[in-house]
Amino acid sequence: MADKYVLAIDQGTTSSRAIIFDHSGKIVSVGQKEHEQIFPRAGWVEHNPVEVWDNVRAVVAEALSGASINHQQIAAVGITNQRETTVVWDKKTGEPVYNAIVWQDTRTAKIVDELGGGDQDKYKDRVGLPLATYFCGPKVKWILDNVEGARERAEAGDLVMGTMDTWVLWNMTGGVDGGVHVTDVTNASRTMLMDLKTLDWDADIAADMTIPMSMLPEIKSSAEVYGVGRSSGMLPDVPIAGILGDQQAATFGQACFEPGMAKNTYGTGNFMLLNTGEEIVPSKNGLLTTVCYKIGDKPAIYALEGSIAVTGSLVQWLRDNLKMISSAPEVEELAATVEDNGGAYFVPAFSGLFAPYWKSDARGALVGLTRYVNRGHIARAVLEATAYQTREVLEAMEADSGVKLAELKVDGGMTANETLMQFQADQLGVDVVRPVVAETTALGAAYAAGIATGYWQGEQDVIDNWAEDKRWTPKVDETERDRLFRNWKKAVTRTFDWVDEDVKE
Ligand SMILES: Nc1ncnc2c1ncn2[C@@H]1O[C@H](COP(=O)(O)OP(=O)(O)O)[C@@H](O)[C@H]1O
Ligand SMILES: O=P(O)(O)OC[C@H](O)CO
Repeated sequence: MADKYVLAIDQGTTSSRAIIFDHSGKIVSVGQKEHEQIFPRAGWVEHNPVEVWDNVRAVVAEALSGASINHQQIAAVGITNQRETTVVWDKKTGEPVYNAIVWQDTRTAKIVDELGGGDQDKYKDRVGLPLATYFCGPKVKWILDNVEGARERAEAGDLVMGTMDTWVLWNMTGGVDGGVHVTDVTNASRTMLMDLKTLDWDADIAADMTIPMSMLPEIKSSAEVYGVGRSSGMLPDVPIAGILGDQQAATFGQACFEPGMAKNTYGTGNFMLLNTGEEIVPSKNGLLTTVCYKIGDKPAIYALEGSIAVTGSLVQWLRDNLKMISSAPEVEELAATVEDNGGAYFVPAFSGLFAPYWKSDARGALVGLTRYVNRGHIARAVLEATAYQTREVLEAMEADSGVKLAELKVDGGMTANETLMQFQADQLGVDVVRPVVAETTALGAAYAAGIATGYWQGEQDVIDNWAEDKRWTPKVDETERDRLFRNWKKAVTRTFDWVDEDVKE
């Protein structure tokens, strides 16, 4: 199918991308556009869903025109997305009732505490998740409780909810004129509303969160034809046939098809997933159990996941809030002006701490400061924070699974930072390996869509197309590696119990 391509839409936290791949899995064309990060108050993070949908259309047009490809040459479309970010909209008007509440947002801390009644693991045996602000259910409840008239409209059947895959798919397939209201099992597994065994909504949990079942999208596999592009759109009648939460998509794109294979994505946040096959492995060390992917009628494949809220977004904060750099890549030049962190440790608990701590009342801390510390040391501490948090997750992953990783496959925007990648290998004591196509998130969604429509035959195509770009090998001894990590662990304790009970946002 030389003249045919697959288009992937990657609706991420920082930006939306459209990437066109050829049959060998190589990138033919890219469109990318950042959207506004909205911070109404401390701990609150929102996106404008209409801006995001407008940007998705703009980047699809950019990718098509960039390669002089027309829609007839697109065999299939795959969608991958920032997970847990939640939209509620009116299905008759297509208008959101509120901004999208982003996965980093912590406004639902009180709702989460009330739901758990002191038991953070109340739903964990069914949904694989601890009660935390990270997940969709409490965000939907917050909107119904706090947006004037929303609960009445929801109970009348006028409002629907969705993660960003569902919002994009609904608009692509017609919106108010017959848009498809669907999500896939990986995104549903991030809502705290889907039972991991039945792969269906759990009505009891939805009732606890006072969410009408009529709001919830239909749950489908990660690879099947959900619908076709609307006739008035840029991809008329093109099958949309792959949906995966972005971290699951990256796992698929990295060809992690066997139990024990893992990848770590360095994006706005960091997300390490370990394939556990058809086994649902509960975590005892602060990790999540989630659906990794489900290809059509095949059995669901599960994963253990370590989610870290703030990694690349700490670099954005250095750029946008402190104005210490003018672009993300500049952080590497600044870090290179010094040999080490000068004793400074930056724990970016901006959204509380996710894995392995799950402390929503933690807040960020920069510690170990003396007059010796300069901008270079802080830039290095910013990068090191990503590596230390990743080591904490890997240690939890190995304890839960009994798997000792021989190497770690990496991807995402931060992997362009060679200083960080070397420090990461130093901290883990294993090789860190980056593939040629670092856009593995979009690649995974493209493969799911391509497999569902016969453009590709199956996982073997993914394996055959995977190629190593660069490998970093540890260069420091265990003593030095562990000294730095001990200081990090001490720094983490300085972020605990920061938000007082009675002043939670
Ligand atoms: N050279 C770099 N060094 C450090 N961080 C970087 C670099 N390039 C990009 N980033 C960070 O990576 C993130 C973007 O990565 P990406 O995978 O596109 O994220 P997402 O999928 O979450 O939108 C941003 O938070 C940005 O600050
Ligand atoms: O947008 P990303 O790539 O940072 O991914 C965000 C995750 O899906 C949050 O769970």
